[in-house]
Amino acid sequence: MTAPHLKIDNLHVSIEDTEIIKDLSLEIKGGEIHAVMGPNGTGKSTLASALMGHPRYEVTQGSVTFNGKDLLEMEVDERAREGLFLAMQYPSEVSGVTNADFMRTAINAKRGEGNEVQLMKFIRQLDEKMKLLDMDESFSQRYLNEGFSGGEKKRNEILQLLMLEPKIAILDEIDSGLDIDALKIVAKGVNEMRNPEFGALIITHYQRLLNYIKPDKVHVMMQGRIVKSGGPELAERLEAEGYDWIKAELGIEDETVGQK
Ligand SMILES: Nc1ncnc2c1ncn2[C@@H]1O[C@H](COP(=O)(O)OP(=O)(O)OP(=O)(O)O)[C@@H](O)[C@H]1O
Repeated sequence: MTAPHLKIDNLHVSIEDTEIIKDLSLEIKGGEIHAVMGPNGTGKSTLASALMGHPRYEVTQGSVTFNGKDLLEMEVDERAREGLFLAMQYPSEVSGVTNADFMRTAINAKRGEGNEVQLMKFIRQLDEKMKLLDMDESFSQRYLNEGFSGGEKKRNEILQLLMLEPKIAILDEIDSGLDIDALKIVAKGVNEMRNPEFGALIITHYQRLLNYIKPDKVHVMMQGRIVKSGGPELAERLEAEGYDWIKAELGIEDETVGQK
């Protein structure tokens, strides 16, 4: 297996003719965890949605390659098959589909016809990963995200991550609304994935999560681009001082995009 490589070059993304991402470049390789932080409305979730191929997000310039292939040319399901995974800020509820069914379908879609996962093996793995995440057995038979609390939804997304074993994961605010114990469990799940054949982009507002998932690099996003990159110490400074010092350094008055 070769180490994954996601390369974003000079990316521009618009929503309904408003440019949200403006000239963003970022590279994630296997074994690396990158964190993206930034004030509200600066385009972090837009970046995640554009990478997954959400139809509302139009890439107007730039390129994204995944293991050397043009990601932007791929359909959403092809991106997943190639090994890209997105955990969303607001996972949707799906009535009538159990958690276990959803996961088995997703795994089989990724593996392809004729290479489906054996049922017993699937059940064993699911059981093992649910134990790791301290999840009650009943969750596998509940309808996907229906009636799940915010924290349960996040934990469930990490379960999907562990079961699908993607090459690159984009984790958008997986820490929002989590209590301290749940935060540690979610972090444990991500850390379980750490290996040279896995890379992640973690979007977060708080340094707290990064105490548990140590990032290799921290990037600050403002006005639709990465304006500063550093190590974990950058997240610590943001937690202590906020974003004003970066705005002053760069001469930025309004950090959001949309209205520009
Ligand atoms: N579907 C959409 N239609 C119109 N505008 C949108 C849409 N999605 C995002 N935007 C706008 O794009 C800008 C960036 O939004 P985005 O959600 O990417 O920011 P964010 O950095 O993730 O913010 P937060 O930290 O609050 O989650 C905002 O001004 C937002 O209103």
